[in-house]
Amino acid sequence: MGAIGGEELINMEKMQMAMAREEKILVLVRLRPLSEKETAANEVADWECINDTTILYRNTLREGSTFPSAYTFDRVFRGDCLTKQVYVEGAKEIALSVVSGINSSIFAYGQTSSGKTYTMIGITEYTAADIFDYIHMHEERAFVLKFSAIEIYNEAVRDLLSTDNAPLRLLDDPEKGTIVDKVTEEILKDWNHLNDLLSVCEAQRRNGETSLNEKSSRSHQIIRLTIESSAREFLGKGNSTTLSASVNFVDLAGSERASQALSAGARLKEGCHINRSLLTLSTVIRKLSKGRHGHINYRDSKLTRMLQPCLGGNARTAIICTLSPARSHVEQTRNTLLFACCAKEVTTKAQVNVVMSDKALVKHLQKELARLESELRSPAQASSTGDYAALLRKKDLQIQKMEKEIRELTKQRDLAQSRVADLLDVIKHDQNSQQSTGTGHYSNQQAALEDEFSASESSGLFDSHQLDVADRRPRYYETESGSNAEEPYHQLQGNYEDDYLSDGTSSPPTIGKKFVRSNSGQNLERTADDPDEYCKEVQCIEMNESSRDKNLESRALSNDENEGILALTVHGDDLNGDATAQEITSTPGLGDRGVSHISNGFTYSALDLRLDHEREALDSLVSPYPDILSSRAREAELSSSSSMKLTRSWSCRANLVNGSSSPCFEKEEQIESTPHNRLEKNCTGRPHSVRRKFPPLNYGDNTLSLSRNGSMSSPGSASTDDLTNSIRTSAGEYITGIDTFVAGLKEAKHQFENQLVDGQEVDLKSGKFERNAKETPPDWPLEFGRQQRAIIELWQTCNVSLVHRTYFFLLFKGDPTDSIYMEVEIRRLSFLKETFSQGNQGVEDGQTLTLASSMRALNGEREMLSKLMGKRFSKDERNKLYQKLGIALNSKRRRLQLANHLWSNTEDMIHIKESASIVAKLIRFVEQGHALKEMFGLSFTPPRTRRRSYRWKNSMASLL
Ligand SMILES: Nc1ncnc2c1ncn2[C@@H]1O[C@H](COP(=O)(O)OP(=O)(O)OP(=O)(O)O)[C@@H](O)[C@H]1O
Repeated sequence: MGAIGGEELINMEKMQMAMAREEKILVLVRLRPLSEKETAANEVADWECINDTTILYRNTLREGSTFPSAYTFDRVFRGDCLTKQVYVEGAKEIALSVVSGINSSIFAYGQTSSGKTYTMIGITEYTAADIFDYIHMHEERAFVLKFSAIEIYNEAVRDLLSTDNAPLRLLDDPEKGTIVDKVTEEILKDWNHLNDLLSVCEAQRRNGETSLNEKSSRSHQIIRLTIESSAREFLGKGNSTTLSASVNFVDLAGSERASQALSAGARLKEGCHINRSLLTLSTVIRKLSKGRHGHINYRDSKLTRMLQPCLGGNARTAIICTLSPARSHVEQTRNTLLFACCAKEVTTKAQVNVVMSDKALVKHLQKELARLESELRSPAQASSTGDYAALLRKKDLQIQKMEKEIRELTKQRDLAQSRVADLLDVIKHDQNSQQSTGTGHYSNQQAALEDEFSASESSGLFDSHQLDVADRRPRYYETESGSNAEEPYHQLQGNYEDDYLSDGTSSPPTIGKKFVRSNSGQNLERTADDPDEYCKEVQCIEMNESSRDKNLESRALSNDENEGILALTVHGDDLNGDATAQEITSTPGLGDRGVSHISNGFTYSALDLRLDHEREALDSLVSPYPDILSSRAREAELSSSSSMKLTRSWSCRANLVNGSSSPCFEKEEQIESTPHNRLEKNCTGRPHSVRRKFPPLNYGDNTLSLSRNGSMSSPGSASTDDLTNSIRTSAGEYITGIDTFVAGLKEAKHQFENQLVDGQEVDLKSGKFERNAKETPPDWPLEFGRQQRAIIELWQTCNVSLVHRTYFFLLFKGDPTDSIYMEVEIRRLSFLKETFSQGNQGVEDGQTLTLASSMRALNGEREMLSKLMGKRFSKDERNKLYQKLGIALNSKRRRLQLANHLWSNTEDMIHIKESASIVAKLIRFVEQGHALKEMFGLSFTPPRTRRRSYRWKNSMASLL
């Protein structure tokens, strides 16, 4: 007997713990070749191993598809495989676990003559050989080898090695002792000894060849090898620890049905026992395959009683299912495979079996006691373990949160990329238009924009915001008035809202809110007028540590919160633009945050850096645009830099509250004259809040500008405040109030009349008038239709504001009193068209106006209208419109598509009416027909006086 102790004991324990884990039974399938007998009988082999794990039934036509044709197992072996291969590639690893103190079992299951015995004899011999090799190689250890061979026949257990063939008595509890006690008391030195024993067993079988073989096919045989091993150095010292494990080789009786094999009398009884054993084995396996719930009936048969430790217990187990390939055995083969499938699911839990001597056990227990006492003495250690667990959980949560944010940011970045692509398309389009009108400013700028975008896109962790300030801003500030520094921003903004505010089903993620930074500077009056609308627009981003949590929660700040932050952010009265740029450039970068987190551990830090990367990548994508889009918003950002650190916050109100006294805004007043803005340019001397929405009516140096000093408010305009205010949204930059519209209209008419007074006439056919205005044309309805169509065409050609078109279209519907307004509209539009067609720039108050700039302004207006769709139309209404126009309901830019559709077809009056109606609803212009005109002072009886007639007629000439 050997013994182990000390370090070896510890190793054993470790090994025991490591091995005490569940594993599935290894299921191998061995297909034998057709026997000579079968070949002679012209049997067909229907089964084929198509690879190392799958066996296939090839004759599926015969049985239809009621059974699976392919079965997969841990390993399948073809008919020409040698048993050595089955052993080496299948059973060996499990069989030899026994030398490590782990019980193991190798079963052979299959119908009669399928090759169970043929396989198991080989497996047993190879295992025994390897065990003896192992024993010879480990002379430092002492081994005891026990060998037994039994047979279970008709529920009787018989010792196959006994000469008298006397049945053995089974112990009640097979776990507690050996079933047979043919024990070799001495350490086996060589392979020959065991071989002799195996030979005896085999000889017994061969001696009674006929009877034994016939019987063997009806009995279960179990050969068991038990190995005990101890370290020699501890032998006889009383503190030995011994490994003891057994390997069982189980050759089961044929699994065919009793009805097929046996019929009556002794044979029936025999069959019943066989089937009882096998049935119990199958039941045990099936129950085990579904988990160890409930009672497992091991004791229902001697076979299962003996094999209990091997089935779902402390043993590693392999089952070799042997199959005949013959077509005539297909049913038995399938049954075997079904058994194999169940066996695949059975798990066992093997562990190293250590038998300790009393001394070793005492030593072990003392050690364990010491360990427990030590733990009790230092409770702090235990509690700190708890703290660490809590800390870990907390960090895990933080990591999850940050990963979520990264995902969100990534999504937004992708969205921004898509928007950028769209934006560049628009710019290209404008560039083309610009080139066609002979101006080259924009193309240069656009090229610069694209270059810078590419650079920032590839900048990775680079803080592109700093670059924005230092490098880009001056360039755009120097932009000539021919470029629209704001329009791309609006485009971006509009799209974003279309995506995130659509239908109220999703809200814009926090980072996206920076896109909602609105054209603040230009809307000072409007945001002040409509705080509700403003509240919807104002969103802030807190990029510094203190407020990042707000971002993480995608929380929109309340109005009050905004104000607090904005006061901090935008206050910059004592800063001029340059100083601001300097401040921003020296603002602590994102890297500072990364460093602060490194101390929190690698994972956290890595995540934080990754997040920064995502943010910066996103910033680099969008940063060029705010620069060119909203100089005023940029100013606000710049002026806040001294106090904001990494806080970025944009707001309409920010500019409203602080901007008026800031030099930044003074500077901005100088750069406001973008083409788009020129469309909305104030008439000089008028209140700032009242802006004209007419395309400029400046006809060059030699013509009379219809943009005039002085008030143009009509008597009715005061009563239109509500209506006017109703469209003063943050998007209202592009939306003309009705009072502004009416004022401009009256002014145009007034100038027109004055020119008529001067005796000028215009030839309408050549863009000039030549008609006596004192009379409404006799064919006025026809004439009205003609003029209306002409005006609609001209609106389209000159990129006239859709809001203007809508007002005009809805106010002037053919009343005889409309004639003068129709004529004025035709006149000014004709002139504008002519100007554009000659590639000339219109001039208004020293600002240029081109076809391209008016197009950009119109695009901007469409964007703004698209924004209003979510506010003015219900989801159902919108969906109906989308469907009507063939716009996909899931299209991300469906609102913009709808806005682009408005007023697009000048020849379809139904389309025009619908467009006018939609725009009217968007801008809350309720058509009230004549009453509305009366209210605005537009409806009046045409003056029939000579004076008016004279004025009308003569003023035409002044426009020639
Ligand atoms: N893989 C094989 N290659 C060649 N011959 C085989 C193979 N498997 C089995 N045989 C032959 O098939 C016959 C039946 O095999 P074996 O006795 O092992 O079947 P068995 O399943 O043990 O039958 P039983 O249940 O009646 O004991 C034997 O003659 C054997 O030599």
